[in-house]
Amino acid sequence: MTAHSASSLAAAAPAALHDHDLVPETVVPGVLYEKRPARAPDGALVPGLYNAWITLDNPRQFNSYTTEMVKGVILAFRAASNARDVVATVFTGSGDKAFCTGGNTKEYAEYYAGNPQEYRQYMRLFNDMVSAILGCDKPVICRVNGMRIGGGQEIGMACDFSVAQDLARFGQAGPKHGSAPIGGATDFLPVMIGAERAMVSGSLCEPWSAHKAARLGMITDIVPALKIDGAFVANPTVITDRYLDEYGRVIHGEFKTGAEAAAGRDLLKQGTVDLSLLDAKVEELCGKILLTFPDCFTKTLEELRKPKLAAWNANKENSRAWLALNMMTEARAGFRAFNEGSKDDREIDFIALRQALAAGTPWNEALTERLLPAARAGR
Ligand SMILES: CC(C)(COP(=O)(O)OP(=O)(O)OC[C@H]1O[C@@H](n2cnc3c(N)ncnc32)[C@H](O)[C@@H]1OP(=O)(O)O)[C@@H](O)C(=O)NCCC(=O)NCCSC(=O)C1=CCCCC1=O
Repeated sequence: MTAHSASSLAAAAPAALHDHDLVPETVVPGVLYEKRPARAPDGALVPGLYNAWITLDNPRQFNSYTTEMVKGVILAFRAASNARDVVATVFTGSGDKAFCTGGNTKEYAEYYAGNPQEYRQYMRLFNDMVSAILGCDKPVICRVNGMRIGGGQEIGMACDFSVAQDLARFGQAGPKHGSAPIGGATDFLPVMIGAERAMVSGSLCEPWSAHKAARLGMITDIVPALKIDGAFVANPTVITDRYLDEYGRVIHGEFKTGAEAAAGRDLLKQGTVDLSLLDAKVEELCGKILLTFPDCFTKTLEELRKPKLAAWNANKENSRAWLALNMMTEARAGFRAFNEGSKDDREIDFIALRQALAAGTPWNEALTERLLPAARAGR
């Protein structure tokens, strides 16, 4: 479009625009909000149009979100949703290790454990965060810069598209750390990958590789990120060179085991991580969205979001209430164990818990303390 025709079109716009934002666009500590110039598919900058980038910025704790950050994400999504000049929203995390590993376990252990009424209020914010993603008037692309675990996987699955670097891992942590993945995972997983696979991914806390997540329809696309001697290579800890094992079972995307896994880990250490292909893929997707009718695209999103939204809306209030009360029992023990334990020993004694409950032992301080890693170590 020529500058002349663009200015003629602009002349038809109201002289002064109403402000529909609840808050001004702002940077909230731990959450970055940035409007980056949009690019056409050929890479050319598009004057006056942007993509909104929302970045979880807590890399030291794998971009886990604190209460303040949850508020920031809600506000940032509101800003992106309202911005007239924004084409798409990109939701990502700082660094190359993690997109997000969910709720901040330190905060859970040190503030919310044993405090259900406080966690109930927190869960109002968490639910609003998920709803803000599902209700964003702009398409939301999750730029999966690294692992997407627990609540991180839940807010990631709330997005419309997910593009991942292939070292990323995907899955839940709750049933190992004292929570149930009912902040979206139990709603979204069956819709996205089917009930049986949802059961495996949601309950067993065994992360999937990006290759497997892509193959099973959990994410849109993947790109390599590891560079060895200047060349990109596929994640060397994952089977990517064959589809079937000797018995005809699909093994593409499964993690390597034994000597193969050790060799993969060695290669990983030798290389460097480069997210340029991820950024290119995200830009490519934004460019495809740019060349569509905005309202038709939004309507399409709204319709395609419905299965996820229907499940989410049906369950979110009950989930909130259950999670709040669970802070008196399993979450209290599980998040303290993760927070207080060492890297090699940060889960509760599951067998001792099951035995205690089988004997009718009530949940009290003594039981909690007995389950923690410190008790196991006899400290
Ligand atoms: C499996 C892990 C994600 C990664 O393990 P690993 O690769 O071994 O790295 P770590 O050494 O564990 O992690 C590096 C440092 O980051 C800190 N970290 C990681 N995750 C968190 C977190 N979520 N909160 C706070 N800090 C975190 C970790 O402690 C390390 O720091 P250090 O100072 O010790 O070097 C593994 O890290 C892991 O399992 N993390 C916890 C995942 C988790 O339990 N998340 C919460 C799930 S529950 C949730 O998110 C919910 C959402 C809403 C609804 C209710 C709910 O429960």
